[in-house]
Amino acid sequence: MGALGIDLGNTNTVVCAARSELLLEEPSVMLLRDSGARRPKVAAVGHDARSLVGRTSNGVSAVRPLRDGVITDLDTAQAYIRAVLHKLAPHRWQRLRIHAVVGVPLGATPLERRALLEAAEEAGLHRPALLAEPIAGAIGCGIDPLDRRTHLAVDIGGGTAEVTAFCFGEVVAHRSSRVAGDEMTMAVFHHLREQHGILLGELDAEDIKVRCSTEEGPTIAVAGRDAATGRPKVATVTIEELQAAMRPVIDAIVQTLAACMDDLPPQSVGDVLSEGLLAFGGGSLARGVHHRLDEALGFSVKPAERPLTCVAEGAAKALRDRRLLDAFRGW
Ligand SMILES: Nc1ncnc2c1ncn2[C@@H]1O[C@H](COP(=O)(O)OP(=O)(O)OP(=O)(O)O)[C@@H](O)[C@H]1O
Repeated sequence: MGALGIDLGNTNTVVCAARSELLLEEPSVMLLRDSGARRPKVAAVGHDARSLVGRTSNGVSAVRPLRDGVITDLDTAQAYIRAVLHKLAPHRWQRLRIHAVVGVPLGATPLERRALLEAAEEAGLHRPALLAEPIAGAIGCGIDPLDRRTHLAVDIGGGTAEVTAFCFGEVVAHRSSRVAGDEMTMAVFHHLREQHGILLGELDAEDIKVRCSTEEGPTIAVAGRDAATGRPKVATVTIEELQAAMRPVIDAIVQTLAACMDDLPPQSVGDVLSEGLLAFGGGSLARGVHHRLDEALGFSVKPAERPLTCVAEGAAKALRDRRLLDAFRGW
C-alpha cells in the first residue's frame, strides 16, 4: 500500500493514497462489544458502525475516537486506526511499512500531538508524520503554503472551526472555536423541538441539516416523534427557518474569523483582501454559510472544490514534498 494521507476528524475519517486517490471516507465511529476481555472487541467501524448506532443491545457501545480533533483515550484511538487500516488492507502483509502523514488540529498541544503519533505507530503505521489540518487542507486545494503571499483559510469541521493565515512556511495567525457543524445540527434539533414539537435523534437532525443544503425547493418534510405524545409525526419546515436557526452558529464562526483578521500584520491584510478566504470542511457546505461569510467579511470567499476530502488529499501531497513537512513541523 506504500503511503497514505490521513484526516482523522471528529466526524469523518478520510484516507488518500500517495497520488491523492480517495481510498476511504467514512464516519469516525466505532462499535465496541464488551466480551469480558481486557479490551473490548471492535464490532464495526465507519458507515457500518454509524448505521447501527441506537439499534444495538446493551453489550455494544458506539464510540467516537476523537474529541475536538485530538485523542482522549490512547487505546481507543489505536484500536480505531488499526480497524481503519484493516479495512483498507485486510491482509497482514499489505499493512507492512505503511508510511503516513496524519492531519492534526493546529491548536493541538505537544502532548496531544505525541499521543496521536503514538497511537498511529502502535496501530501499525511506519514512522508517521503530522501536518496541521488547515495547512493540509490548503495544499489539497492547490495552494502552496510556502508562497510569499499570505493566505487565509477556514476549516469548518464537526467539532471545531479553525481559521489560519499562513505565509512562506509560517503560520501568521490562528484562531479556533468549538462551534462548528455539530452546533448547527443542535440548532436544527432545538428549533424542530421548540417550534414544531418534533423530536429527532442526533443523526436524523444531522440528515435534516444536510438536506437543507442539498435539496432544491423552499420546504422539506421532517419525520420524527411528537415531543408531547411520542407518536410518529411529520411536519413541513421551510429552509428559511432552518437557516435562521443556524444563523447564530455561523455568526460565531464569523467572529472567530474577524478576530483572526485583527491579528494579521498590515501587509498580510492586503494579501487576504485580494486573495480572498478559502473555505473547506463539511460545515462550510451548510446552507447560508458562504453567503453570510461574503456579507460579513466584504471580500471574496472561495469554496473548496472537495471540502470534505481536501485535508487528506493535502496530507497525501505532503508525502511527496518533504519541504512542506519540514516547514510546518513545529505547528
Ligand atoms: N452538505 C452538508 N451540509 C451541511 N453540513 C454538512 C454537509 N456535509 C457535511 N456536513 C457537516 O460537516 C461536519 C463534518 O465535517 P468534516 O468531515 O470536515 O469534519 P471533521 O474533519 O470530521 O471534524 P473536525 O474538523 O471537527 O475534526 C458535520 O457536522 C456534518 O454534518
